[in-house]
Amino acid sequence: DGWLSLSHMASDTSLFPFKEWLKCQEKAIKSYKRELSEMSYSQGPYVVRETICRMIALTRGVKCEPEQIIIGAGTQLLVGQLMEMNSKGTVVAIENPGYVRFYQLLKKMNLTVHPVSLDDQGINMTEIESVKADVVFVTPSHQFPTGKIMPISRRIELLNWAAQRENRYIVEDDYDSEFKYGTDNIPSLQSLDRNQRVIYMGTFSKTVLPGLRISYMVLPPELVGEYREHYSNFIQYSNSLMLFTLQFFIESGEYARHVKRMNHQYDTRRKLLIAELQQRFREEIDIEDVSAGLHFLAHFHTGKGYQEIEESALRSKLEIYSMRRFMLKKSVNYENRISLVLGFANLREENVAGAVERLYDVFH
Ligand SMILES: Cc1ncc(COP(=O)(O)O)c(/C=N/[C@@H](CCC(=O)O)COc2ccccc2)c1O
Repeated sequence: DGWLSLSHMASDTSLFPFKEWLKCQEKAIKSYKRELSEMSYSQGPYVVRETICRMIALTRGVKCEPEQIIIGAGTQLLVGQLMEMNSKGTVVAIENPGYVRFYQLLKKMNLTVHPVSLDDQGINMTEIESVKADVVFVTPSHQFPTGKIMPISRRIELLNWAAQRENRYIVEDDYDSEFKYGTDNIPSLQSLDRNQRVIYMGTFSKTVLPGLRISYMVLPPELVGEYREHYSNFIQYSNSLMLFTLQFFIESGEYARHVKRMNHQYDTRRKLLIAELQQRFREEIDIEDVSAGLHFLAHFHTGKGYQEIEESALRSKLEIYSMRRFMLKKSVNYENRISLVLGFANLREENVAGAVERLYDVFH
């Protein structure tokens, strides 16, 4: 029989309100014929930036004006644009384990990039000091991939660090912040920032459709002028029709309803998967049960190595990603312990037991 997926790189589009989306698209065509006949402004259409501004002020406490928002066709593009602006000899610190695609992107630019380890509060401040970082990339809402939620104390430490010297910035990648089960959201770093040191990044990949490629960043006011100078000839890559459709999708309340519905769906599925894993693996498994996001970390006590586990999963048609994908530099491996990032967005409830059974066979 077919593949089963425990991948974190997924969202369950079977529940996406395509009918409502299409209605919003029709409205967008009717309302914005003139705008669609022109190239869109480099930062993206003003009305769309206004809607995003209002939304993140409500949901994440982000304080900004539409002028500070840059829309981009994916977060990688925005990271590239941001770091292009101040790349000469800039030293970047990035969480390790972390997001390999940012790490690879940054290393290709003429930047010095240091993977920095995590302690139980998130990114390690001592290491940030010792590598003499100028820009620090963090995922405070739900550390990617370990899931840690950065406590207020560490957020304050980070903001104080940034305020100590000119040209220090924090890139707050608020990925996966929309999915919180039980614990309510800690306000964004950006909402606590008093010194214009935080660049806030968000995406619609997990809450709408990953294929749309609609992401955004919020620049501190002092960087907006620099951005406009640097990118005066830039034409926005994102598709204006999709942007105007998204605007209506958000303004109609459909977006908020969909995120709420998906929170319930994913919470149920997450609990089911955790229960099934605990019941099947018993003391062989340690689950880092952070009630947020669309995946969690699980550690398995085994004599097998990563290579063997990954190959065996392939043979069993079980899609899994191990921590090897996120280790940005060779790190000592805990003996007799394999860590997997287990996602449940692509796993239907009726397949949970089957997926866990296959995973059990992979380890035995
Ligand atoms: C840490 C982090 N920050 C931002 C983003 C968002 O990037 P954007 O989509 O360009 O806006 C991702 C996406 N990470 C992606 C890959 C994770 C990986 O490579 O391991 C997640 O991929 C998908 C998400 C939803 C549905 C399908 C796939 C990020 O992992």
